[in-house]
Amino acid sequence: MQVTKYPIEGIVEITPRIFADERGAFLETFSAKVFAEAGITETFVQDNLSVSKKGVLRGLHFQKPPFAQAKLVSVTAGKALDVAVDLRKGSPTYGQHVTCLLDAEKRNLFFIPVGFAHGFVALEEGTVFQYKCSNYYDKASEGGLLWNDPALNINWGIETPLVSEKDEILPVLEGFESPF
Ligand SMILES: Cc1cn([C@H]2C[C@H](O)[C@@H](COP(=O)(O)OP(=O)(O)O[C@H]3O[C@@H](C)C(=O)[C@@H](O)[C@H]3O)O2)c(=O)[nH]c1=O
Repeated sequence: MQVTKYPIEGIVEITPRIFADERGAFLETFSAKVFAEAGITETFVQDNLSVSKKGVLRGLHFQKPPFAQAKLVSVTAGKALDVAVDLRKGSPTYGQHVTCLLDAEKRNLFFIPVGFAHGFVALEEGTVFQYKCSNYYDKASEGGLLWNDPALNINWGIETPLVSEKDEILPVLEGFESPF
């Protein structure tokens, strides 16, 4: 397992060791012990899965405290560009983001702590996005930021993604009061 730290504190990418043989392949997708060594100590209580057409963009989302969620995200079919925006008040990287290319062949995982807005764009047809969350879904706690807010300056690598109506009317960073 390879652990890669990112320039924003708390963000980690994990690339598991894949054991390939004549039958196919084997890998561990989660180990509380091994992941704790990489700094991921959250208890995950909900697993989610979404299937997206190529060009679908979901985000940027978070849940407000007390339902805030850390997320451990991965792709099990296809590819996705994953984005995490730092919304932690007082953070030296507030408003900045990191990206990670999630690839079903690499089976890499991306850890996003509480205090971030999260989103991704599916780069292949039928991209299966699977993730663990440290808190339960709570509709009333949902929040987000507009994916193409120029202040965020995110290069999604796509001009006209398919975005939900809910996500098209999310607020921009200017005037936004972070709940974190
Ligand atoms: C997120 C979520 C949605 N739902 C329902 C609500 C709605 O009817 C339907 C689709 O929800 P959404 O449109 O919000 O799904 P989606 O846009 O895929 O939302 C997800 O986006 C990514 C980027 C994240 O980071 C996730 O935390 C989550 O916010 O599924 C649940 O029942 N449980 C959940 O945990």
